[in-house]
Amino acid sequence: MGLEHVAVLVNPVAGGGRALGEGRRAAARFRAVGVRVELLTGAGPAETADLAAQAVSSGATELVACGGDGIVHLALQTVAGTSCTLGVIPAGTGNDIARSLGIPRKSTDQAVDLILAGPVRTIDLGRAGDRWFGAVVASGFDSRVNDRANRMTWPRGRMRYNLAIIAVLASFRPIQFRIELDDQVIEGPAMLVAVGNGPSYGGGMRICPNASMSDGRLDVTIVSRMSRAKLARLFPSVYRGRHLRYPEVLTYRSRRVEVQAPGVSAYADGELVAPLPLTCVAVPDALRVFAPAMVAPVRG
Ligand SMILES: Nc1ncnc2c1ncn2[C@@H]1O[C@H](COP(=O)(O)OP(=O)(O)OP(=O)(O)O)[C@@H](O)[C@H]1O
Repeated sequence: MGLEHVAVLVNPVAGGGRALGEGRRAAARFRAVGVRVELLTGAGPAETADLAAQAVSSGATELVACGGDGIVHLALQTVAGTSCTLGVIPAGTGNDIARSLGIPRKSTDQAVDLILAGPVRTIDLGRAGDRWFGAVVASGFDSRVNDRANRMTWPRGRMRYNLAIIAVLASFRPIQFRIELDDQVIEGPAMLVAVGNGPSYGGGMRICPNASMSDGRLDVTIVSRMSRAKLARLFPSVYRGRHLRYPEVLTYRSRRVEVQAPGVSAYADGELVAPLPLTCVAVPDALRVFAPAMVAPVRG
């Protein structure tokens, strides 16, 4: 079946402003093959969210998010649990949700062509409190880094995070966590707790490397107490999922995960959701998304 009514939702600030041009390019490509398309972009995230909700309630059958994980996260709040299919044009800094789904990230034309070709997967989403998420909920060291980076106005992009990591690492102390899973409770000092519907965050850091978006469960990675020097050494290994080799790194799988820790905030798909405590739940088959068929399903 062909595309009916496509709404392209653009985050104009994503990718350092690159997303706006990519959104226009995508809309032109849809139009060129006769697809009815509208380009939506708000002055801020709240207006963009309103435009998405209006588009879907007035009949858009495909909502295409153009930008990074932030705009995909925003689009999820509208399309999850509906028959509207999500498309992704990756044009942000991290693009972890697109990465997990095998959506082309180097070329807008290829990302549009995938949508035009039409393979649709139905995948799980996570629910963190009252928000949907596609990739990872992070708390602990990484949420402190996000808090810090958000307070900085300079520099931009990746370098801001690198500086924030160094600043937070300098004084970081393990945090007392309590994590409730389906069948057990884990308590103790830890550096970070990540709850993954998908495997990666932060631009390809595979913190929950075995997470599957179709197993009806969330993967939990706990980096328990270690020295700051060891945490600094562990970081680069996360890109390949090799951190699981450290004895301090523990992994679990659960339908429901409740995370508690004093004075810690949680980020979902890179967006601030709430201070802990937070309950995350896997919601099977919550999203229809244009994505290539999965090559090697991860089961556990
Ligand atoms: N007009 C807007 N529409 C949508 N989102 C916006 C808008 N202005 C600012 N934002 C914010 O932009 C942030 C980043 O969005 P996104 O992830 O799409 O881009 P990015 O370049 O990958 O960003 P980041 O560097 O944070 O990874 C989100 O937190 C979102 O709330």
